[in-house]
Amino acid sequence: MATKLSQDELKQQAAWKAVEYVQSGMVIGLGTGSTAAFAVDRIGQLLKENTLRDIVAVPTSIRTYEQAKGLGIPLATLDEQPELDVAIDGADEVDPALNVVKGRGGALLREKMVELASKKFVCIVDESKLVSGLGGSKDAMPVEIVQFCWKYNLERLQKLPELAGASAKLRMAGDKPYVTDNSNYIVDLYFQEPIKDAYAAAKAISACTGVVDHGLFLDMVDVCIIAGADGVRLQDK
Ligand SMILES: O=C[C@H](O)[C@H](O)[C@H](O)COP(=O)(O)O
Repeated sequence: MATKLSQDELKQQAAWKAVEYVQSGMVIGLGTGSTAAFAVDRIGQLLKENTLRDIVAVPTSIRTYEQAKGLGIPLATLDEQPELDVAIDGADEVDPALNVVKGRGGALLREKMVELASKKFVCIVDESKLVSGLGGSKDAMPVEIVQFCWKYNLERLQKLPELAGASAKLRMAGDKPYVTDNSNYIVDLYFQEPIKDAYAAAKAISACTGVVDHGLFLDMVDVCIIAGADGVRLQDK
């Protein structure tokens, strides 16, 4: 009888499969989160073994920067390496068209910048992240906002007709607001039903001055690697 893999084992399987897209000499984007961390570890290991050489990596958060630095992965910023070959990152929700929600770990802004700068964005998830429509997990869809008058922005987001009655909460870290790597706050949006039109929602959110960016990553994923009970499968555009 086959042993049931843990969620961490599934994340690791997806991550290791994604690292097969990385070749010596590439400039790569390193995502943030528990799934991406397995990919970062794997890249560190392959560099150490000399199976991979001459990699330069752009991390998407301070956390990933520290992990990669600890593994001896050569690092750069987007200023230094504005064109990446491949970026590998996890997601919080993935819909059938490979549109995704990201940012529950707070790294959405740098992730979006790095992934948009990459020729290929490989998304890695275990099958618990699959939804029929974005917002459908009933968990947070994050929006990064400036600290200035955050309540005003939270209330405006909550009233957007494109978000159809989403409830909005300021993300907290203990008794203080959570602060991103970019010194901003995060408003988490919660939906009763999947978002009807994610493109309209993304446009409406971005149009609010004071919003820095949101966790809807639309038309960005090139390949999604999904690890589940039946093995690892690839879905591409
Ligand atoms: O800000 C965090 C990122 O968008 C993560 O990629 C996302 O939250 C998925 O994280 P995990 O792999 O830990 O579920």
